[in-house]
Amino acid sequence: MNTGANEVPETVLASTVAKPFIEELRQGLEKLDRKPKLVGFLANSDPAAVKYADWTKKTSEEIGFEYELRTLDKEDLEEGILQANEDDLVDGIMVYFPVFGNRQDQYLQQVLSPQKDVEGLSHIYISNMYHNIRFLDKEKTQKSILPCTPLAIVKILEHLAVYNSVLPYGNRLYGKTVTVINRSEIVGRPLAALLANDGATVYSVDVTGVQKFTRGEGIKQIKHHVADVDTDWKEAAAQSDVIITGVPSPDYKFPVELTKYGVVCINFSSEKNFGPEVKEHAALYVPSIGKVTIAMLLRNLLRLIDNKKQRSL
Ligand SMILES: NC(=O)C1=CN([C@@H]2O[C@H](COP(=O)(O)OP(=O)(O)OC[C@H]3O[C@@H](n4cnc5c(N)ncnc54)[C@H](O)[C@@H]3O)[C@@H](O)[C@H]2O)C=CC1
Ligand SMILES: Nc1nc(=O)c2c([nH]1)NC[C@@H]1CN(c3ccc(C(=O)N[C@@H](CCC(=O)O)C(=O)O)cc3)C=[N+]21
Repeated sequence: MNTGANEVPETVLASTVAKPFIEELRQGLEKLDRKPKLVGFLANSDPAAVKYADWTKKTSEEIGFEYELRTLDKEDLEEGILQANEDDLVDGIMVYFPVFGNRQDQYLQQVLSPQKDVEGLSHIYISNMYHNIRFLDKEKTQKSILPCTPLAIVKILEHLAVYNSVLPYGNRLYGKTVTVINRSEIVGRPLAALLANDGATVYSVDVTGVQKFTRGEGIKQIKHHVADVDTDWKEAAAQSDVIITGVPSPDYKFPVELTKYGVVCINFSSEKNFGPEVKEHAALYVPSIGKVTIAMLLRNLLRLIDNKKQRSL
């Protein structure tokens, strides 16, 4: 814990945030009669993907899940996914991206059965998230799955009390302004939508420009909408209470001197997007989030198993 003013900012580690979720996962496993099995498909040599795959395996096995990494050629990936979709011994599947690095990757993501999609990137889940729909069925017995990296960031913001628990559930980011530097389909865009659905004003920045995600003035709408805005990303950053970065480049450093003192900084890139000067401005700094992402991945896996049980009742 931070005791003196000299120690600002508090660096918050993903392992600290992940801890209660890992405990919850262990308890969830005790209620099952077998070890759930997660299969990861690796069809590239991207070092970040290889490292992440090794590390998903280690963490899954430590907690008590079974994990199998299937390494194969790009050309065999679709067939491999289809086979795992049909295999009753496989509970969850994930594919490490990028594979082709273009729209074919989005196609491959949709080949994966939604019933086994631990990352929550299937069209049905993303669509439910964009429309703020929480359940898969009318009876509300099967929960929709949220994309695991955006969900991990939400859990981190809850841990940091950026989510104001005095406000009603669903509006807990009302009054907060967030800048997200990344608008990929797997993290940045769904993240902006999720935070805006919870009441925040979100500036989503990528190489092409800035978009603003909100629920309108006074958060009157039930789901977010998106507008292209002229706001310069630097202006957005200056107004923000939270800066979230995901730039996959070792040379990129977010210019933290643009921000307000007391800002909250979170980096989800595998590269360090904040330099040491983050300490001059931030109140709270989260240098990486991977451990929380994996906890959410496995949480989604238990949820998929539960949804399957609900369907068979
Ligand atoms: N910690 C975790 O759980 C996860 C981490 N990652 C990591 O996050 C990073 C990003 O991954 P993806 O979103 O898949 O990458 P991507 O390459 O699909 O997207 C990068 C995004 O950053 C934007 N961008 C790049 N340079 C920029 C700049 N100078 N200014 C503003 N925007 C810029 C791009 O326009 C794009 O929107 C990678 O390092 C990846 O390894 C990805 C998934 C999960
Ligand atoms: N379908 C798919 N989903 C992904 O989530 C995905 C992917 N493909 N392809 C590869 C990238 C890479 N990635 C990272 C995860 C955690 C850290 C991270 O935060 N690592 C920590 C901890 C590392 C450790 O403790 O060993 C760190 O770098 O400090 C980085 C990168 C997810 N990816």
